[in-house]
Amino acid sequence: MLRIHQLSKTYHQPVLDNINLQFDAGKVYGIIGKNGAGKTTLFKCIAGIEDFTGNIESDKENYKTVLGYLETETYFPKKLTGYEYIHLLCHARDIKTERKIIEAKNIFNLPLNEYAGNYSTGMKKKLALVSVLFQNNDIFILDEPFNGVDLESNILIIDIIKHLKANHKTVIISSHILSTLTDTCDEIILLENGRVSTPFLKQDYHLISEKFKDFETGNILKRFFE
Ligand SMILES: Nc1ncnc2c1ncn2[C@@H]1O[C@H](COP(=O)(O)OP(=O)(O)OP(=O)(O)O)[C@@H](O)[C@H]1O
Repeated sequence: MLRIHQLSKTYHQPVLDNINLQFDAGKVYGIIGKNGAGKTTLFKCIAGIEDFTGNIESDKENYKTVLGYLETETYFPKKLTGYEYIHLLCHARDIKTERKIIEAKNIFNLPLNEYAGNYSTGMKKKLALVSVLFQNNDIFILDEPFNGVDLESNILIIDIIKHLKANHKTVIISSHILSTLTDTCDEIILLENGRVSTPFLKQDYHLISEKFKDFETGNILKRFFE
């Protein structure tokens, strides 16, 4: 469980304003919002990469040691193979890994002997995801896990998320593809103007798409093309 209490974050201007949220074990949460709404900023605050005001409580002694954070784009050190990257992340958590186990669990069929820095966008995302899975975390923050990933892998990632839920993990995902969230999430939270909405529960998901039904593109197109 994670309880976020009055979390605020300002860069040059306020991005997150008094956010209160609770994330429970065995549940999947979706975070939606426009580009620049503050989803990644919220994730970075939770992961301890950015400072903030407010506090985050957990029933774990130090939740960051059981938190796996899949960033929108992961940086891979030069000349580190996929295999070495997984090994490094496991080592950071004191988890012993053998090459043959990593190979057996290479569910995305990644070329683990090649440098991760040379992987394609989707391959990098899959390597980063599989690495946080190897860490056997309890809390997963997945920032746009479906972006840049091929269709088969998308199906697999949806089932991975369902598996994590069934195993009492806490999963928090951002996505701009609403269907991936309605498929997997117990609650969807809209981040807008620095504030969070009351979580939408499954029976209210239709209200999210209804919010956009009057979105008119005509005048926007005219502005550019006429
Ligand atoms: N390191 C930073 N320094 C200054 N401003 C930042 C920094 N990181 C993010 N911001 C600003 O904070 C706001 C929120 O950015 P954030 O990346 O959290 O949005 P997002 O909701 O994840 O967007 P997207 O959907 O495009 O990924 C934006 O206005 C962004 O420019």
